[in-house]
Amino acid sequence: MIIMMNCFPCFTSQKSRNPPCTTNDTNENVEHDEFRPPVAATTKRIEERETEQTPLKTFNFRELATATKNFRQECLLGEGGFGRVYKGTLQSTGQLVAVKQLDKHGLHGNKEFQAEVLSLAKLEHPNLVKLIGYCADGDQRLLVFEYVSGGSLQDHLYEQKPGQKPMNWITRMKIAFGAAQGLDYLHDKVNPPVIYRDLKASNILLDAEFYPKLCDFGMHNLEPGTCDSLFLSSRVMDTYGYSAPEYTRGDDLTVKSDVYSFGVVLLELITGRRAIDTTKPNDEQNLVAWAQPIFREPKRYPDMADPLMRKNFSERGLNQAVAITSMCLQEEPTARPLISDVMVALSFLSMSTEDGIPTTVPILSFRDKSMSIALSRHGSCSVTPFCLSRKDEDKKSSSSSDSEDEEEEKEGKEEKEEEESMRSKKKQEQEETATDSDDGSDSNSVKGQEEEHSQLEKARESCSSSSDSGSGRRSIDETNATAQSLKIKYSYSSEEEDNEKLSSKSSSTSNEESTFSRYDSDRDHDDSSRNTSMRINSLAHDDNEEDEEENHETRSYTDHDDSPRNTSMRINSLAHDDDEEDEEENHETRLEHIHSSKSEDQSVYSDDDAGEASGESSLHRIEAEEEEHISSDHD
Ligand SMILES: Nc1ncnc2c1ncn2[C@@H]1O[C@H](COP(=O)(O)OP(=O)(O)OP(=O)(O)O)[C@@H](O)[C@H]1O
Repeated sequence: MIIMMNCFPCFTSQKSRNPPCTTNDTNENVEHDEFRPPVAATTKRIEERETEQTPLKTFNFRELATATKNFRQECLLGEGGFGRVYKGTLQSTGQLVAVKQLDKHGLHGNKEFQAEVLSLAKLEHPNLVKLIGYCADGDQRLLVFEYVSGGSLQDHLYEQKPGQKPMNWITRMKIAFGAAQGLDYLHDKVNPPVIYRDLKASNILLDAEFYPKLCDFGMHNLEPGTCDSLFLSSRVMDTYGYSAPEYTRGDDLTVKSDVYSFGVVLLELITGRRAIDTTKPNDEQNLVAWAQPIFREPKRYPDMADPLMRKNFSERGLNQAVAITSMCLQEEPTARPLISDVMVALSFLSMSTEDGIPTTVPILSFRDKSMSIALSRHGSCSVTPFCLSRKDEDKKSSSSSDSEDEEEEKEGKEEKEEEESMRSKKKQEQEETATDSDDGSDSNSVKGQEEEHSQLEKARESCSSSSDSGSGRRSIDETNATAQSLKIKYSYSSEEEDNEKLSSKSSSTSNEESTFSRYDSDRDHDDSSRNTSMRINSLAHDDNEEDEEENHETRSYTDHDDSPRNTSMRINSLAHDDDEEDEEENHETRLEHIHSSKSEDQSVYSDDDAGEASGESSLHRIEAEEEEHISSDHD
């Protein structure tokens, strides 16, 4: 390896001859010069945000030795694929830091190291562990990060200290949401996107309030050369269980490979099982392999949940979380959702519910159709009335008392009872709605719906803005606040009423900039200029065969060319009885409609189990209606 010590004198030794880049030996603990990279080494790989950026500090080796008590064993936090990590205290400021001493084998030249460090330093987000500075002193390469006090997600899930409470459902969803925000920043907010490559439970650090921060992102380029087989084998071992299938196939990794790894983490959060657990029976050792068959049987979802949660979660929330997980774990990268959509979905699932805020996800909030379709099958876009309120489960779980736990359990039961009573009420109302459709409230509905959509937009913006760099830490609760406000809009007396509104809104939608047109995903899907609108109709369904036939009416559509067109999509949520035959018919209908969609992603969801929803009281049908768009109409 070429060591370019002389190119950048400031890295050559402790006694540097380049004053602007060095620390002062006589006052080494005080002076931390701003990192001023030589022009040649400056990379433009990451979107420039110079003004917002906190200056990167340079440290000399002695400073870091002092901070870590000479790298004493008691300060050792652990050892990973890149080297050892020590806890330290900067003498100058008293700040706690984590000092990562990079392994010397496969050492990078100063120039490369400097460029990579600079790139890393530009990645700033509340959900990413912040790089404070670095040291390149002689052959020493160290990175100095903010210290995250709460340990890793892996510790909390599997290595609980005695007396430590297991994490509750909402905490888990909040962690997932925060991690998704960090990943969304890397994928969507920096240019070019950064592929994490190493997302796993041990790389999600938690602070004292369970706020998640991703570490080891963007480190790929600091890895020793590929000739280092020892290094590679240990890295591969560590990430085994999280790697996307394309990695095993030898294909290029993409942002969707990260989405797969995220799916594994989500599955760990839901199940409390390790990605790889060699202590389990053979068929349960690989978490994803164990979960795949269960994904096709929604009735078994509750059995997947971590027993430590003692069933204290909303079943619908669980179903949706599992649905999201299963999407992330699709074999084909293109079939996996965008992390931005996963983030939006999790923003809802991670919400506190003290104000009767529903835990379901309005399906209209996604950029990508596939997410909407998958979630629509698990109760999305439904309405949770105010009376379904549930106390905020996030009581900083580790410190919650036993009595709080009992209370939670009681609340869980109460919630289930309430849900039951709402279901019967809902059925009753469906019947009424069926006989009393078209009540003439369209204009109000449209207006209300427009408001909902503008609020959905706000929720998305809220998620995004907290994803922007430079912003101070924005708490998950704060982010949720916007989403919560919009959820109030969903607090109608019944699910159906809301769906009616959605229906009337969609029929009036023609604006390409509308929320609906977000389904014309700008990245993974065809970009034909079309309008997509989605109508969600909840139709009562009784035993009457005729009605049933009408509801089940299937319209087959063939894919058209990419010419401009209007696509309107209706998702009918049909209450159904216990008749199995009818159920199958419903499913077939729905699947046909999904097949009729042009989107690649949509077809992905068409091939799995038709019987998934069999245990549910309603199922969703999608009818795609396409009309040739006559451009002159718009003139
Ligand atoms: N900024 C930090 N604050 C607190 N602890 C940290 C920080 N960074 C790393 N650690 C801890 O140091 C230990 C080693 O971390 P490191 O990231 O090097 O390895 P790893 O995540 O276990 O494995 P890998 O390198 O394969 O990702 C872990 O226990 C981790 O939790």
